[in-house]
Amino acid sequence: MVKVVGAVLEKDGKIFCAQRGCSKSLAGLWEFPGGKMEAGESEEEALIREMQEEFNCKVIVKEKLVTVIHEYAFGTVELATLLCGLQEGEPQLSEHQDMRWESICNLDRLDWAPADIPTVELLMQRFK
Ligand SMILES: Nc1nc2c([nH]c(=O)n2[C@H]2C[C@H](O)[C@@H](COP(=O)(O)OP(=O)(O)OP(=O)(O)O)O2)c(=O)[nH]1
Repeated sequence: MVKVVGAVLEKDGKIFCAQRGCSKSLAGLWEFPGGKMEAGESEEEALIREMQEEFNCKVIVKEKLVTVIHEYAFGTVELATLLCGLQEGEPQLSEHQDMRWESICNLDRLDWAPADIPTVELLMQRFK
């Protein structure tokens, strides 16, 4: 099982969404940006590192949302999502195909990676 963290980055009622690149697994699907945890890292540390590496911005973690275990054809992913805010900089596109800030009420318009659906539903319930 691979442990992954995803950032639910919120600003002014909108959530930052990232579209996976075409050469990746789950290509073209939308996700909460982040990535695989490294040995010895906390979820918070992994998320701060991934956001710096992939989007060149600094986030602060506010609270843990959910952990979801999803079995894909290629393996099982344990995705932990963490609510965060921007501390420094604005996210810049590098590895992803696209990115956008989406209103919480419209989050379900995007084609999400299956493991992300419970977090999308939780957000839409909580902030409606
Ligand atoms: N970062 C991230 N990964 C997610 C999410 N939902 C989801 O199923 N995943 C999956 C996709 C990958 O199989 C795995 C880890 O993603 P990653 O972002 O480190 O992927 P990577 O670039 O190393 O991916 P890959 O080349 O191995 O496909 O978790 C999500 O919201 N954020």
